[in-house]
Amino acid sequence: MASGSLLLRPVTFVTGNAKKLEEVRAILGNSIPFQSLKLELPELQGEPEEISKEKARLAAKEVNGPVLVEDTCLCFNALNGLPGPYIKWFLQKIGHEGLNNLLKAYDDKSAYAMCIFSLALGPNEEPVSFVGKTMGKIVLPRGPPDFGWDPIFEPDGYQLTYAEMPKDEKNKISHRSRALSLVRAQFAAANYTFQSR
Ligand SMILES: O=c1[nH]c(=O)c2ncn([C@@H]3O[C@H](COP(=O)(O)OP(=O)(O)OP(=O)(O)O)[C@@H](O)[C@H]3O)c2[nH]1
Ligand SMILES: [Mg+2]
Repeated sequence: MASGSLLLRPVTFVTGNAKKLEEVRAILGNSIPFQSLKLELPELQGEPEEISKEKARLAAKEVNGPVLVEDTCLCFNALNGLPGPYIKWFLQKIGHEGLNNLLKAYDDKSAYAMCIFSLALGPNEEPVSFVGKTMGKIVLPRGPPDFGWDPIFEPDGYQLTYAEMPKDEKNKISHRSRALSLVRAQFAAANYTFQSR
């Protein structure tokens, strides 16, 4: 077997969000060796994939090594994908009720949760992105309010919101786990090896 690319260090997953990190840990288990760094990266504007890639470039500069980041969107079909990457501010300013009200004028309550991971192997390397989507609809809040908009997102095929689902159930079908399957496949295909320090 040909040996894969040598990375000087394990990948650092950079996020300021403890809940994301918890899910990434639960989903990845030991499948990819990674360390984490809590850093508040800027909230960028633009198209979701570009935001995620730019986040990875900034993180790789900070870490000066290989990084993985993700950016999460909640997209309402009636609003052509908004709030999308701006969901963090919408949630913070208008909450679950306000998000439901945004859709009052429309019959179409369908939405999708999207996670875009970007992997940059170093500060001068072009990031590669991995997109995971889960389709569903926006409902009045149900379930514990521990994580963002989980209480108002009901994935298609379920009568439970993300918040009402047991964690491992959410992690089987979530936008995050779908994107991470692709990240895992990339790691398997690239056969990275890590130089221990
Ligand atoms: O109910 C939820 N279920 C999820 O599965 C989920 N994933 C992210 N979020 C929230 O959506 C916004 C994304 O913004 P975001 O991607 O910029 O994240 P962030 O700024 O919190 O962390 P990071 O950018 O440092 O990684 C933030 O408000 C996150 O709390 C979620 N809420
Ligand atoms: Mg952020």
